[in-house]
Amino acid sequence: MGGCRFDVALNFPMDGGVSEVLSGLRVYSPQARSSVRDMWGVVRSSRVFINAFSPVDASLLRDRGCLELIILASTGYDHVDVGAAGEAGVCVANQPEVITEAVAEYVVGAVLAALRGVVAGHIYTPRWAREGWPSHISGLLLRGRSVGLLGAGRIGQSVAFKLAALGAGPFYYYSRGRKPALEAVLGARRLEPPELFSRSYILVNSLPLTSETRGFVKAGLLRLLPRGAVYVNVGRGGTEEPGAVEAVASEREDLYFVLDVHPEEPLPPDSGRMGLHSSPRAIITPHIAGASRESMAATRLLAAMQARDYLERGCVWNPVNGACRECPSQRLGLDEAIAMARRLLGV
Ligand SMILES: NC(=O)C1=CN([C@@H]2O[C@H](COP(=O)(O)OP(=O)(O)OC[C@H]3O[C@@H](n4cnc5c(N)ncnc54)[C@H](O)[C@@H]3O)[C@@H](O)[C@H]2O)C=CC1
Ligand SMILES: O=CC(=O)O
Repeated sequence: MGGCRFDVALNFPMDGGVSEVLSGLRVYSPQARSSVRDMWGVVRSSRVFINAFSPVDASLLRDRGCLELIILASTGYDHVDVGAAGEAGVCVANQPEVITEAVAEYVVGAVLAALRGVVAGHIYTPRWAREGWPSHISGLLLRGRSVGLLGAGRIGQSVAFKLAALGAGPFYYYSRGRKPALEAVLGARRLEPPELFSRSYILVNSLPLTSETRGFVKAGLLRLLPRGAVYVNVGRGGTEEPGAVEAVASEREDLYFVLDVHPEEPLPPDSGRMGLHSSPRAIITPHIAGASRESMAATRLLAAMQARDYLERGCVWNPVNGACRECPSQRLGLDEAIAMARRLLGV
């Protein structure tokens, strides 16, 4: 495409690994992370755009210029109007592999921390010499605890297999379609949401945010959770009805909440959710589940490799709309990508 100024534009500064992968191409990269809207003039002058977390709406996509492919440095794509992109002939691709592993590890760690009183124990330690410790803070075992997956895609399934290896189960799930691997290997059963919530001692929400899932988790569903249950949300805060978690947390002191994603991000200091932050029955984190240092570095590298592959072969690894051809084979395996990221980070 002779009329395009750049082969690839990024909205974040390049590190050494990314610039090596893109060497020889005409690349635009800003000094600091930029919003897509602010740099649309550059984006529409490029064939491929690698986007770290900035919203892309239909009004921008109507003026696509040279743009053929948006590669997201993320798994979720609720910040991009993928339908409008498809109508404009722009392919959108995401980066699920390494991020899935990071989210699943976070869930396992947070569930164990919740069940086994790691956070409550940490908070209680200054009172130990004076008061000893109350028996409830040493927690309950994971082994033999039922697990429910609300959304059973890559993340839900990876969480299930990791928790199964630690002895948790039985497993239940709710998703759009049946999940043969979960059913065959873990004997998981697909349940409708009310039954899923009432049977699951550990309930993991990894739903993507769409027009169908917005506000899906209502207070009435959360109230069905069994006594002492742990509710985890690593999907998107918008999949919960606004205020539902806060309302049920104030009614049910037996429940534990692990919340990595929130109705508004970053969470304003005066948000109702901040009230849960100091509770020994909640773990609140700033949307970090997928953001291990390796997964962030590997994701940027893989995005750059995918950009190069698209320019050379005309196909895409993880398309999320129908505007492009999927490659028959893909570059790096999960372990190779993690190893590359560790070399780059020196960790
Ligand atoms: N907290 C974090 O750091 C991260 C959060 N995420 C979030 O996790 C989400 C899920 O990621 P993956 O598991 O890779 O996605 P996926 O596409 O592999 O799986 C999504 C699952 O949700 C189900 N689903 C979607 N819409 C549904 C509906 N209306 N009713 C019932 N089930 C429905 C699908 O059937 C599927 O089982 C992402 O979209 C993103 O929002 C992803 C990565 C990191
Ligand atoms: O939330 C993070 C993502 O990759 O999606």
